[in-house]
Amino acid sequence: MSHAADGPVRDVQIARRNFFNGKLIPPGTVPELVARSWERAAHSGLRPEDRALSSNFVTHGQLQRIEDEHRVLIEAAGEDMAILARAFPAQHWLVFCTNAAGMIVSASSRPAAAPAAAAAIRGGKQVCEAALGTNAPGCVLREGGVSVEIRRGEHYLNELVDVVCAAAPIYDCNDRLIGVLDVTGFGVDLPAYALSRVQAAAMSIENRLYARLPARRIVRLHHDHRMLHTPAEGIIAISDDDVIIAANRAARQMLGLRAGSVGAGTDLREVFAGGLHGGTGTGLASLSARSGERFFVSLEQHPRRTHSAAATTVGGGCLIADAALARAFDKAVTVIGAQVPVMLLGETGTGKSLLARALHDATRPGTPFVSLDCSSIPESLAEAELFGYADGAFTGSRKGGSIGKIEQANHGTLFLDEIGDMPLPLQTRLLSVLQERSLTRVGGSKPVPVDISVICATHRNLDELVRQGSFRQDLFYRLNGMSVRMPALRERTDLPELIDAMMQSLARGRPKRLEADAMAVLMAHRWPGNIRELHQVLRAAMALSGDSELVQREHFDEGWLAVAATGAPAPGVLPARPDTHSTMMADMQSELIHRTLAALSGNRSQAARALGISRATLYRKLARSKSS
Ligand SMILES: Nc1ncnc2c1ncn2[C@@H]1O[C@H](COP(=O)(O)OP(=O)(O)OP(=O)(O)O)[C@@H](O)[C@H]1O
Repeated sequence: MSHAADGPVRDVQIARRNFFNGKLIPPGTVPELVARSWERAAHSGLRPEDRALSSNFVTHGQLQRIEDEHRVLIEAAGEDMAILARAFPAQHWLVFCTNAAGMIVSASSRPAAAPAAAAAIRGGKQVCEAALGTNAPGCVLREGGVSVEIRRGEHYLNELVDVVCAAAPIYDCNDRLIGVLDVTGFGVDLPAYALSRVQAAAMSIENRLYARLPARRIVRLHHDHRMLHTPAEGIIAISDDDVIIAANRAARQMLGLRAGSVGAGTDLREVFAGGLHGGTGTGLASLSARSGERFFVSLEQHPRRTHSAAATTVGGGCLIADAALARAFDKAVTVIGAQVPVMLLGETGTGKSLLARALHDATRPGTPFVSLDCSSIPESLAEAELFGYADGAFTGSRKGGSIGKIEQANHGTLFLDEIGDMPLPLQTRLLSVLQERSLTRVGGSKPVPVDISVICATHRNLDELVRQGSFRQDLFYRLNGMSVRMPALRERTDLPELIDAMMQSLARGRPKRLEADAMAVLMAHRWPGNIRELHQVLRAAMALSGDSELVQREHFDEGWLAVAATGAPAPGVLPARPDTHSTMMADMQSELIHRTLAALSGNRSQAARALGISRATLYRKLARSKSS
């Protein structure tokens, strides 16, 4: 269907005129998908003359958060977006990738031929139908994940009638739609090859997500060996015990596996009679499926997680070589995969947030990871922040309403940090979302289905909060499908491995090693600030060691050394179950600050540096401890 020809262009103009004058669209003038999308756009209150392109700017901070939340998708898409960008000249074309809610998470820069307003088409911009009317990525999301081309006047908004776009869905390893890849051209025609190029790139992105699964082996297969390592290849991920834990669409078709086979536990021998024998070792081999078909396979062997001496990175720089913690991590991955929430318990700085992120990357790679610190949002804003609000929900609310954290996390993971601080009315609403698997925005009436993994964390004693009546018992049981107690750093068996791995990561390729004396200081310390404190101490020491390969005791911050020498207060010596955990934490912090100040003759700047907090925070905490 070429729109360069006069006929179709005229047809679209007639269809537009009729539609916007309230008349019937003459049959065959625009694809049915376009007509449906126009109807939806009109229904949502958009007018063709609206200027929606340049609205909706995000701040630098918001952009960073968006990028952080979609790190896996952005990383997986990066190379294919760059290849795609080379096929579409930058003068006229823009390449971008959205999340499942239609928000751009990564984009090339504005083409010179695009209007100035198009500068807003970048990270954070909403391109869903409700925001921008008919457009290719918006239609992909509303039409159930089909690939879509939209040309010029088929767009709903007048400001897009000089634009063409082609978009394809991106599915994760669990067969969930997690985003859309798009090319958009300004003042050009859509080449016939555009959609197939975008589809191939989207498939290639999907295939890259498999490399991130915690699988032991990845098998790539095809009837034609030349198709291996192309977007058309089949990919299956296999666990240690020869169970298929994920298979892409191509592999499912070739092997006749049912959709969404993740976790379904298909045994490899149900597919390949002799398992992978004949395909062992890394490299190319040929295997017969039970059906009798022969496939070329290429096998990737991933290192086995040893749970022993060597530190293992379980994702996002989260290092675990403590056997008990590594076992708990593996269990939590299984539990989350079965849609059961996991609770992370532990002192501040033990790595709860980092572990939550690693669990997300291991279970729903490529989907949004949305975190909410329940202790830091004012109660009055918390409801809208979590559940979103409907159009006109309250005076001054944004037109079209706003999407809350839970909806942002749809198809991905919601991480509720400091869950013990969640206000009671919110607990009731959260419980209903978890039970119903749907939510209703504040001031809204229509329930929205949600599919999320939930991970919570707290340093507080939730049993105690339940007894006091400030935490709902039913919610406690709902959220506490499995709890992982994060050991304090002084209890971890992998301190030397953590130090080693952290040094390597901080050294960024420079040769660096710790002098034995310096290591002895680190091993003897009680680490009240846990891994966060260790990270700060090593970072400062590495900086102070300059070009020297050896990091010595004298490179540690003086203030910190003085505190370490006095024997920093260890929470273990305080009552294990104090009346309120937050009072204990406050007391502990206050004691640590006073000791640090005493060791540094009252020098507040040095004390703040030694404690790894800002001077403003130090002053605030001092004022608070004085008033109590
Ligand atoms: N296993 C780990 N490997 C490497 N670095 C880690 C690990 N765990 C935590 N860290 C680092 O320690 C710091 C604190 O971690 P994190 O914020 O996850 O702790 P937390 O328990 O969530 O703290 P809080 O309760 O105060 O929110 C971060 O800088 C993080 O990168």
